[in-house]
Amino acid sequence: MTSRILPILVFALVMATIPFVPGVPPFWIVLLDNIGLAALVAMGLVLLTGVGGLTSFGQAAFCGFGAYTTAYLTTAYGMSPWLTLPMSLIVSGLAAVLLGIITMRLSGHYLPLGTIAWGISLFYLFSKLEFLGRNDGISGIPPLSIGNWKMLDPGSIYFPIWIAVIICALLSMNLLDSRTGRAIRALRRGHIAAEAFGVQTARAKLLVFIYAAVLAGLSGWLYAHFQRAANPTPFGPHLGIEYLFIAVVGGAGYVWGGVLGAAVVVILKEVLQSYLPLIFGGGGGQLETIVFGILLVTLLQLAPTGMWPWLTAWLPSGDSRKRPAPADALPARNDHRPDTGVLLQVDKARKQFGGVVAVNDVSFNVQAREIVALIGPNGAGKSTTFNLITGVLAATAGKVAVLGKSVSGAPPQEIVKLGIARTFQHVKLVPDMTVLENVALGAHLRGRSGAIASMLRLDRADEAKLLAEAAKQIERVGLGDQMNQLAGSLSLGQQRIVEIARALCVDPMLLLLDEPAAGLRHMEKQQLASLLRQLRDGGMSVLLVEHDMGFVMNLANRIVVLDFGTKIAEGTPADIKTNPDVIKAYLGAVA
Ligand SMILES: Nc1ncnc2c1ncn2[C@@H]1O[C@H](COP(=O)(O)OP(=O)(O)OP(=O)(O)O)[C@@H](O)[C@H]1O
Repeated sequence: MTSRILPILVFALVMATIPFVPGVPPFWIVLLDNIGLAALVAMGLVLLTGVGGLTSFGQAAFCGFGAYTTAYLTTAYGMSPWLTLPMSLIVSGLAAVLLGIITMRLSGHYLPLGTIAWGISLFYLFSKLEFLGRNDGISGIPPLSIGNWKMLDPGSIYFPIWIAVIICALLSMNLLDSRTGRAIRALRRGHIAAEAFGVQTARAKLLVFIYAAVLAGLSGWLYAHFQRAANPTPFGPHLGIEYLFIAVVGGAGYVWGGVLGAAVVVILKEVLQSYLPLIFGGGGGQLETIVFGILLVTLLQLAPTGMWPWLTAWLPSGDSRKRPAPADALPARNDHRPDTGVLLQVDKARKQFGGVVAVNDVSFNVQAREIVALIGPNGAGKSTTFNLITGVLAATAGKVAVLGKSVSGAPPQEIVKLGIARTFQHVKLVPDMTVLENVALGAHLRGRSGAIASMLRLDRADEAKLLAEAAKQIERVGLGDQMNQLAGSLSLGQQRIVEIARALCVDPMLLLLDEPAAGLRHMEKQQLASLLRQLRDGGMSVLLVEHDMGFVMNLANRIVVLDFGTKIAEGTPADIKTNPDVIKAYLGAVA
């Protein structure tokens, strides 16, 4: 039994005992039922919004799909609620596929606005459809039952609700603690870094959207059999906003934050509803909403990342962060790394942004076992050239070829498969993930386990190998002591080195480093240079962009110089130091 499972078992035991404690008011059980139902939806939002960074105000509509599916099938066709459970989940999931394909393409403010739009539309759809009983909805829904035991009262439906909450919490935690989970967590930092390591970001977004919708659908199914009626009101935009509130108040990045948030919000609303009228007499209804809003904003001021991290910070805790289980690292991918010849060929590559020619018909190549530096003043087009090579940007004209094959138009996920890995000028790590987890994202393509296997914890052998590989690369770049620290707590220079370890997890034939030495101290630069030499001697090639001329001149076999997007020189460090065009454009006093 791991330390991860023990608190959950204790929690499950406490929850199982509550209904049997003498003197517990039935009203408390109703509250706990409502908390459990809200927690299921909030947990989905934790993954979708808190972890994946995709804000949705429309989750209540998915509860509606779950509730109406079972309401209709049980009342119109007399189906057993247990048979309608998979149907409710499938209908919610299918609705998520349709809505997700449209909405998950949106970014920035447009995504939450999109979710509000369909949240409102579906609410009106539920209230207009004849077969769903329009505004009156559907009543007479049968209770859940096992044999002769009909779960008619709040005390009996309590058990399926909380069993569902605990199972879903476990599945969600398992999912986050996996290869797929890392991909979802990487989404929050934008799609570029995730795609550079082979993550199909559109698929990952859709997956987490469907997962959140299915949890909401499950909540809706339970709700329908709890209330024994379904009408549009609880599935409208108002509740959609409240679910998001619950996730944020509880701690949107934490699975148990969803449960805590549900408890806080449901209890707070209840207390205000009961006591405000006693204090202020009539008119309590509106006052309650105002006080509720003020209290929630105050809570968020006290605990801006939500109550769960705030609460757990007070608890004594061991270091629960992940350490690699002993396992063999992944086998090398040497098959794709030739010993001689041209690895990368950039042929008259051109990139225009409107009137700006960022890269102007630039040609150069990188051979096997070679370190090539791309230098030039700010704005010379170096990062844009990297983006053309790695598929982040499509060239306006010209060609990029890897091992003689054109890769023009190929997305980043395909380029990395060819053994080209990169770091970024502006570091793209997930700050609240450990160094180990960040680096393990680099091995994404070398793992196999999917979401279902991860949820069921069938991915452990695969996962242990990925983590062992990540640990090996972290040791290799000299950050072994920082392995279990959060990436965001490292200096910027160290974060750049973490990015190199992440790229090494690809086991690349060509490493593209964008300003790897920026922010490093003298000693650290020397260590980096010696690591890069070792990598080259071990058969890897490196293409790097760097402003530190001392570093470049001592390290590179060959240097390509860009100025205003145009290649003005190419040669050995000795050639470049004395090239008059380069001196004029860039090096000046440094040479
Ligand atoms: N997405 C974009 N839209 C418009 N212009 C862009 C875009 N990206 C880059 N540019 C322009 O292209 C030119 C080259 O930029 P790039 O970032 O490639 O230069 P760089 O050599 O990497 O510079 P630095 O060393 O400052 O990072 C600059 O003039 C920049 O403003």
